[in-house]
Parts: sequence; C-alpha cells; structure tokens
Amino acid sequence: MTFILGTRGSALALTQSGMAADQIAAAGNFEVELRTVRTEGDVLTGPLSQMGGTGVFAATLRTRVLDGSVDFAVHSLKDLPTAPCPGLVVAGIPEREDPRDALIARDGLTLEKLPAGARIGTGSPRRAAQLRLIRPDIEIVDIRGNVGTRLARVAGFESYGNQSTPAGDCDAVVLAASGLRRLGFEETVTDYLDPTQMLPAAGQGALALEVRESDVEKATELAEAIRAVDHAPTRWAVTAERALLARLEAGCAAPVGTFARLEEQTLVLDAVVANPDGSESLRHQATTSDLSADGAKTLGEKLADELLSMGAARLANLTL
Ligand SMILES: NCc1[nH]cc(CCC(=O)O)c1CC(=O)O
Repeated sequence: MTFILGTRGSALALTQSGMAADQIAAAGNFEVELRTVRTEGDVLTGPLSQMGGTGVFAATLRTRVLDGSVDFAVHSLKDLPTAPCPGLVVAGIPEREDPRDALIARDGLTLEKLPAGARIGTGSPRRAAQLRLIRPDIEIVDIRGNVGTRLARVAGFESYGNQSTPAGDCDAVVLAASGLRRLGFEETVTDYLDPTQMLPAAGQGALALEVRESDVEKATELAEAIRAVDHAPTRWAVTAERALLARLEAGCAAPVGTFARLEEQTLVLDAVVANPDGSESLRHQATTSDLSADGAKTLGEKLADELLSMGAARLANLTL
C-alpha cells in the first residue's frame, strides 16, 4: 500500500514533507510517496504581505487532497489559514520544532550589537514591527524568497543564494529557527530571539497534516497513522495561538505575535499587537488549566478580547 503526500517544491517544504512522510510510514504499515504541487504562492512574485493575505501556499495543496489526486498534505501551520477547510481535517500536529525567530547577521553580530542604521531584511510586518520596538534605530528592508535567497542577502552569506537575486546588501535577516534547523542551516544563526523579546507567528515551528474528512470518519489506515503522530501539548499551544489570530481577524500579514506553551499543568499564552512602524505595542498574557482543545480555543479568544478592549484594533489597523 502506498499513500501520496502532496507537497510544495521548495527545499524547506520537501524536507518537512520527507520528515513527516517517514513518521507517518513508521506509524502505519505502508509507504508514502511525495508528489510536488506548484502553488500560487510559489508562482506569484511581489511582497507576500500584499498577495491577498492568507492561504496562498495552502490553497492548491488543499484542492489536490479534496479532488483525490493526492491523499494528504503537510503544511507549515503558520501558513495555514485559521478558517477550517470543508471536507478536510488537520488530523495530526507533530511535536513542534524550535518556535523562535532567529537573526543571521554579518560578522557574528547580535541584535543588540548591530550598529545604528543597520539594514535588517524581513518581509514580515510582525517581525518588522517587533524589531523596531527593540531597535528603533535600524532600517527594515522588505525581502522575500526561499530560505537560501533570504540568507544570501546578508553580507558574508552570499553563497546561499543562486546568483540571480540580490545578495550581501543587508547587515542581517530574520528567519524562523525551525526552518533553518530542518534545512541544516542552524550554524548560520548569530542570535536567537527569545519570545520575551520577539513573539513568533501563530503556529511557527509546527506542521499540520491534513487529510480528507471521509478518511477520518472511516478511520482509514492513513487517518489513523496521522492521528498517531499528533502531539497533544503542541496541539493545545497552536490551537490557542490560532484562536487568538482568528478572533483578531488578523492574517499572517498582520503585526501580531503569539506563543503558547505548557508550564507545569498550565497553558500560558502571550501575544503582542503592534502598529506597523513599531512605535507602539500592546503585550498581554492569559493562562488556563483546562488542558483540552476547547480550553485552548477559549484561552486564545479570551486573550484576543482583552487585547481588543485595550485598543488592539486601532493600533494594528485590523479591520474589525
Ligand atoms: N513564511 C514562510 C515560512 N513558513 C514556514 C516557515 C518555516 C518556519 C515554520 O516551521 O514555521 C517559513 C520560513 C520563515 O518564516 O523563515
């Protein structure tokens, strides 16, 4: 028996999909074959933050699962829209990788040691706003592209790129630690940005394994194997983060950072909402001892409501 896993074709997507495929094949008694699917997010160019918001990477993969041309899909959870997709179920969320953002700077510099006026590359309004909160004296450069292309923007890291894109024109870039680690590029990191300084995107570092609802209802071999790799503490954490994002009606392009983790027997959720220029921000925390998907969702919604009552919508220009 062989099941087909639909994946994007980037190096990061192929690596993550390969890892998930191995886990699933080990949990079940079957083979998993990868099939590359070109998504709208891979084809279009221009700033990601202006590409029609959420779901540019996930939409095509979802169509392929729904129409049966592949059996399941692996998504980076942070790229997956918070609205559920009719006919599909995220049946497995494996244990999360490092959720932090990481700085890759020239000459081994840290965020604190970068000189005034340093150019930091990121295409993420969330990262840009939080970087400006910490270092109002730096310059943000809007960049996009795959991990290698972005690393190549840093002086001294040009060899990670492919020559046809700009290189070496920034003092630093910020990327997700998880992606760098999965690709074996961990040694490029010169400073890990702790969640106390910089809150990651909802779901950052976690993967979502999505399968047809009919497979879950029939408890097929594939659906059962996907369910077996689900990691409950990760699921609670990302459920809280995504419920917060959904309540704020903030997509991946909004300057919202959030991170949940289990401390003893308590789920602790932090969130920050900033204005795009990083001159103002609201940061808040909520906790629950109800360790369940429902408890996590309620926690996320409660923290979002508290942020809204503190003025989050006006601050971040959220369209509520
Ligand atoms: N927005 C692109 C994206 N989507 C998922 C990851 C990898 C990190 C993860 O596993 O969440 C990245 C790269 C990045 O942000 O540096």
